[in-house]
Amino acid sequence: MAKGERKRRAEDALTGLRELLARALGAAEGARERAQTRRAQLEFEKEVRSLGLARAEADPGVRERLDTDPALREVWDAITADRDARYARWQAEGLVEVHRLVAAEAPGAAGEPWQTWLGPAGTDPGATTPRLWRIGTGLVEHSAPGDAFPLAVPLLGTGHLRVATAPGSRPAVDALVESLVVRLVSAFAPGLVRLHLWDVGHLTGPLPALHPLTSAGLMVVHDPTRLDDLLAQLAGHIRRVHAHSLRTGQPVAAASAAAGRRLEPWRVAVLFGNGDRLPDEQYRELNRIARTGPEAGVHLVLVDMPVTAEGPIETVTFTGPDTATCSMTGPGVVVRADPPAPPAQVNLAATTIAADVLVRRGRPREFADLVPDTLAAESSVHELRTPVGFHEGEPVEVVLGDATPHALVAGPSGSGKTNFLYAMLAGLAARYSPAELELYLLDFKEGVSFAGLTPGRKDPSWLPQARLVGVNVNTDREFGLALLRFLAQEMAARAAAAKRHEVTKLAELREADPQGHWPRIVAVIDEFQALFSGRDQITQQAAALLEDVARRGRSQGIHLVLASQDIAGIEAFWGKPAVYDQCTLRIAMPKAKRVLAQENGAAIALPRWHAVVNHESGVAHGNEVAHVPDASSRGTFDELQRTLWSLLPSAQPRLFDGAHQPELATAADYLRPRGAVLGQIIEVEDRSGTFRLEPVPGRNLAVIGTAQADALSVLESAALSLGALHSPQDCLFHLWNPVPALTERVDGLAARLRHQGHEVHVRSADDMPKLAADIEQVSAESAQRRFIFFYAADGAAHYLEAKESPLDKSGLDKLRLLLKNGPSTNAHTFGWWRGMGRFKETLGFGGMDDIGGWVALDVQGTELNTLAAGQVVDWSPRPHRAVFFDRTTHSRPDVLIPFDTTTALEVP
Ligand SMILES: Nc1ncnc2c1ncn2[C@@H]1O[C@H](COP(=O)(O)OP(=O)(O)OP(=O)(O)O)[C@@H](O)[C@H]1O
Repeated sequence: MAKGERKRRAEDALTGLRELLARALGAAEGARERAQTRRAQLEFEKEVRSLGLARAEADPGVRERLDTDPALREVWDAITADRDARYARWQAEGLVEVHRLVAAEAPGAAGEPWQTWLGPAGTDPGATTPRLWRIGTGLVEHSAPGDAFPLAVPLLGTGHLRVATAPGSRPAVDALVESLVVRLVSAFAPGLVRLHLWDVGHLTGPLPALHPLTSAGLMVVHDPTRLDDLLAQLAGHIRRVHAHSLRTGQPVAAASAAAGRRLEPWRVAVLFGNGDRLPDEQYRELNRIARTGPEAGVHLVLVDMPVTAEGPIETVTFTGPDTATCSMTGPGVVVRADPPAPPAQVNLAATTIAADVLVRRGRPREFADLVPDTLAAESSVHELRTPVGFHEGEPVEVVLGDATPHALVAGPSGSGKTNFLYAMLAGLAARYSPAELELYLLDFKEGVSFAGLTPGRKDPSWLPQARLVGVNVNTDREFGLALLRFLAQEMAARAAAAKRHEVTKLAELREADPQGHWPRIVAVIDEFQALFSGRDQITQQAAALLEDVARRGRSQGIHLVLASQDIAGIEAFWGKPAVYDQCTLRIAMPKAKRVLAQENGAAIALPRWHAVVNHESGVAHGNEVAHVPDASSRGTFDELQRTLWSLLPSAQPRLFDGAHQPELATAADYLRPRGAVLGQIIEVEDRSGTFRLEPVPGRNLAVIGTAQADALSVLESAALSLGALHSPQDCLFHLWNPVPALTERVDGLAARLRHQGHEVHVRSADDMPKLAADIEQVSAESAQRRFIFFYAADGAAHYLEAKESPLDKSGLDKLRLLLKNGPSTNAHTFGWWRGMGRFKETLGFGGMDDIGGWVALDVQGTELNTLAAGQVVDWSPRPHRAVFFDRTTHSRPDVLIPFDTTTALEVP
């Protein structure tokens, strides 16, 4: 091939290749251009969609690009066509549907313009709670202002509303919140919606037109610095509503509207923040309330208050002074708050509603409102429950039961503590019959505050549930101890019964033993700190017993109500927190210290005649403030008592009055004596110290001390009861008295015994020289019971020590023999010695064994240790009190109150 030919071919091939390459390149170029156009279109579409059609249209840059770029115009046309199609559908169907929906779900005050409802108080909606609440209007972009639709949000029974402000939007926000709140309070019968208002920045509080609601307690404006208290109050309310619904099985507040009857008002808290997150603890509490509130009828309207709670919260976010978006509608809808109703009209409506509430509530709540329509009709199987006061006309209850077995009541003197106890006792007694409730009441104050619960001279009635009333026991701490011992025994008896029936709790025991008598027991101890006022055995024992009852009483239905002026001062409790811990019900009267948790200052600001009732061991969220009605004036408690007394058959309660000497003539153990009655024992039961006389060695009794009246009382009580126990044929009495001043009393006793037919030999001061012979003769008598009463025996020492001749036995020797051998031959001596030394001298070495029992009057405990088998006798003498120790029966001495024997000595 010629060289030229080869060159040409090569060039052709090259050209061909170039053409091919050029074609490939051209194709690639076209594809790239198309891709670029597409990309530009997509970006444009995205830009338009994010700007919104309306803004894009108004944007000069967008318009210029549309004019110069047909590809973008194409996109624009498609978007607007799509919008128009959708909008036509919205216009044709959506708008109508929204109007219909809001009209149906937000009826009346919930959705209509204020002109149609603002002013008169609402009515009870019965079974319907509006599901939506109008807050303003929404307007879809591009639509004519006339196409604005009503915007309503769910709230009551569902969730909360959150509002975020923008600069300059506060007036619109306030209008939105105020309109919503006015709708809420106007939609229901007055009182069914309670408002709480808190504003971080305002002292006077926002929403001024609504302030008349505060007068009726429908709205509470909270201190800006006390958000804690408000949150605790809401949290406490939520707990209580939940607890109530758990207990009763009834739906909680919100849902109960559907049942046609509301148990609890709705609570709406409107909180204005400043956009900052709350401190951690408050933030957590707020979120908890947001989570758990709706079920309990608690709802939040939060302005600039960040929360994270997942849950049904709708949000309105202001974007300008009067425009906003809403989580209900999305970003393409412009939301505007409704213009507010004129403040004067709102104010008038709030005044009307508040006045209506006051009219509905009627007169202020008083004592009669604590009393139920049907008396004594409740069962105490599961708990005791009664209102004790009122908050905004609603009852505030106390509960003694499994969760709150015991109560601690505190308040300084005059703060109404005793009145509170009366209110509580009235409420309980009016609800629970004596078969369901027994009351043991003890007052360590000076005075007779519970005495009216027992029959008196003017009023023969008593409180049917009262079993025991102790008054003036301030010096008889043993009585408090006796009550605690009694409760411990009762607890043991119940525990044993429960074991027999193989159950553990009172409620189960009552079910297993329906015929049994298992009432709940409430022991009220006013000024209980008096029990611990000494550093002695009583304090130790009382603290231990109280702790035991506090721990185990719960399951046995035994409840303590401990009241005190100052709980802080009870030293005996330091290191014994169980008693405090078990007293989960705390009642604080105004200015009470320490009874609530340390950081809970609710008692400080409490007005007069109010109490903080707290079932949560005093923690702030448990606070319920109650006005306690006057329960101590005439015509309140006393009247209820008379009504209950005539209605409910019951045994008369025992009255123990420490200031009053008990009568021998009416003492139970004197009326049916089993031995020599010596004095009343400080005990829950009406029991006397009784010295049993068997024919065995040692059955003699010594009375020791100078307290003459008391010594005479003991001897007379013993003689009279023995005279009543034994027939005249069966016994004879010897009364020996060396002291002329006592003659009249001795003769009086002799006369009384003789009147009963008894043979009585009296030896007076003049007869003393012959006493030794008498002693011998009494020792020699046999067969018959002989009771020897030797008055002021130390006064006869002179005669007893005398001997006719050194070889003779002295009277003292004879007396010792009588003491030694007499009892086994039925000769029992009751001797009174006016001093411990004289007593010991009389007995001589080893004679102590012949004295089986003793009653000590004004003798110090330390002197008595040798008489009490060496054990320490914890006894400080006090007027008209004695200690009695019987070696054969006692492990520790009993405190005795010598009887008043006047009536028993009377010869008819
Ligand atoms: N809720 C009340 N409404 C009207 N008067 C009341 C109320 N509570 C108490 N009072 C009256 O106040 C006075 C003192 O009350 P109360 O005796 O209950 O106080 P206290 O705290 O027990 O005081 P103290 O310990 O000194 O006895 C009584 O005269 C009582 O009638």
